[in-house]
Amino acid sequence: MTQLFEPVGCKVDLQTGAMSDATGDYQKRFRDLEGLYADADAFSAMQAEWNDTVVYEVSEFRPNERSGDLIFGVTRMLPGKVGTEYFVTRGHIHRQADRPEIYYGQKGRGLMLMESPEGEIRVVEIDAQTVCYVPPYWIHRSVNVGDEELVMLFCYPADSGQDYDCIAKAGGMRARIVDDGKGGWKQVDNAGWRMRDAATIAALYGHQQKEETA
Ligand SMILES: O=P(O)(O)OC[C@H]1O[C@](O)(CO)[C@@H](O)[C@@H]1O
Ligand SMILES: [Fe+2]
Repeated sequence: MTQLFEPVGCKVDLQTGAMSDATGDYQKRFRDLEGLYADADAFSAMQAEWNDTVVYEVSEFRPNERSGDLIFGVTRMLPGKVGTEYFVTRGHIHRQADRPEIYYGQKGRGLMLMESPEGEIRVVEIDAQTVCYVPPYWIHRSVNVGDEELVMLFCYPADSGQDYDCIAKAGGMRARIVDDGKGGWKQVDNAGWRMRDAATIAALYGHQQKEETA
């Protein structure tokens, strides 16, 4: 017998980034983000003041993790920079890499930094009321390039999962987003980035092949 879930209407509080009726939330503090930024000295210098500060926070509604259902929620991220590099989320590819995601800007100025398995970079600017589509197979990371909090709604298939190793093994994402010195941002190369080998790329695309032939 089919079990019906109860519909729900969640209110987003733009000031706090909280969402009513959330089933869970998590915080990432400055100390959790070590190693993400190019300038390790700048990171260390900020630690005394910033260590316990929540840099970003996620409030989500996760009915279950079944194929066909959706997880949605709100991410709230502080403005700031480590050296010249704007604050970022850890970033990930979906464990089921063929699963997409939608982000909807609510407040602030941000962007979605995306990288294909082969290392192509795309950037989509996300201001309030911009919807960003992250297609299947793209690694994605949010960046706050504004001077106020960035609040974005997100929604993705409930069985997507998150794989963080994909970025770590490549030495980060291929591009970094830094202050351009004119109040804006620019994209620069990450000198530590290593191209994925063919087997790793095939494995990222392979999940779907397995499903299709199953
Ligand atoms: O999971 P990360 O890379 O730390 O970033 C958090 C963001 O990504 C999500 O996991 C959604 O994919 C959200 O929770 C949030 O928008
Ligand atoms: Fe995601």
